[in-house]
Amino acid sequence: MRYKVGIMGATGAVGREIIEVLHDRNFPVEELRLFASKRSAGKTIETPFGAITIENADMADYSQLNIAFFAISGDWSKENADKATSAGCYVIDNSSAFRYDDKVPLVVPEINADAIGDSKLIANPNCTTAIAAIPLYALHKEYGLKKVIISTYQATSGAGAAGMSELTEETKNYLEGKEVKNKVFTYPIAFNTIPHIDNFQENDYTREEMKVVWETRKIFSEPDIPISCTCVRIPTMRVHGESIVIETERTIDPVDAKKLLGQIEGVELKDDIENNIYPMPLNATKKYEVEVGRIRRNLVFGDHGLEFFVCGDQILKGAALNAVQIAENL
Ligand SMILES: NC(=O)C1=CN([C@@H]2O[C@H](COP(=O)(O)OP(=O)(O)OC[C@H]3O[C@@H](n4cnc5c(N)ncnc54)[C@H](OP(=O)(O)O)[C@@H]3O)[C@@H](O)[C@H]2O)C=CC1
Ligand SMILES: N[C@@H](CC(=O)OP(=O)(O)O)C(=O)O
Repeated sequence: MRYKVGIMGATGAVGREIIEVLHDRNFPVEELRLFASKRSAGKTIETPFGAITIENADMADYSQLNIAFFAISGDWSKENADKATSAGCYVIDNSSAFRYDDKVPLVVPEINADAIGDSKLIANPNCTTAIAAIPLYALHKEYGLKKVIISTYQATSGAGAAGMSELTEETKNYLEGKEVKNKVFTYPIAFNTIPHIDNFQENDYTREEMKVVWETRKIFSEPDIPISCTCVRIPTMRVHGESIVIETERTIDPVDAKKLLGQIEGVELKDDIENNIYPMPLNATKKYEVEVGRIRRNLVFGDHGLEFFVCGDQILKGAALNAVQIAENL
């Protein structure tokens, strides 16, 4: 069987990548239709499936599609999901609009593919969450997670195509001694780091940080697991880095943990400090696997603690790849 597939937001950072991943993984596409804002409607773009003319997403007829990937915004998803599912179309939503809805499965296929059930609407997790979840779940099953503390180093493409353009422009202007003006980020991001992603919440964490807490608990079906996260934007193009510290229920040996992490689906072990091998954004760019390295005993939690660093291409495992994997499971 082959499927009629639509990508809503096909000109954006995530949408463009979904096209590539569908092709790369030989997803059984009968027809691919691309949608974006009315600004882009009528333009033709080259894709591995041939030249395709962009259509206005607001005018989509979902009865002509079997699967729609939503990659526009939370508000747009809220306005359009019902229209799509009631026309019989499966929706895989990249936004945060439905992630915390008990009736909507939030899925990382390596962990909880069975949560999909017969739902027509499936939520794709936040990128920072999905990347950390892959190694964390394997460690949780083996050692039991008691506490999790994460600090992130997030790429500008997390804010979409406009985030990458802002980094390029600001870097150029800064080096040419011109005025640096920021629009996408709260402050200039070139030659800077900004500990602020998404809105501040009542508890003084940001929403991006709380997404990691809420979503990890839902994906793991562990509603009480203590998790704390600090999210920081850095001037890279792609790939989110995350420093992760865990305290475990059972004793954990770093050598065993390394062996375990080296065997799980979706991880590439990059852990050879004698040869300066560790995860880095430049190496993890465009890679499906999450790189994991710097695995060591944590000095605070001793033989019940582990510390490691991960780098994952957040446009892939944090969005496009995970979404296509969900479609494969459907
Ligand atoms: N970037 C990332 O790392 C991740 C993003 N996400 C989520 O994925 C979604 C897309 O993000 P991203 O690709 O980064 O965003 P981009 O800004 O790069 O792309 C947005 C896309 O939406 C289209 N669009 C914008 N406004 C409208 C509108 N009013 N009607 C129809 N189409 C519209 C744009 O079309 P046009 O070109 O015509 O303006 C473009 O195709 C968001 O919900 C985001 O939160 C999730 C995980 C990771
Ligand atoms: N917020 C992420 C990207 C993103 O779009 O996440 P979400 O889908 O949870 O809004 C970042 O800026 O790096």
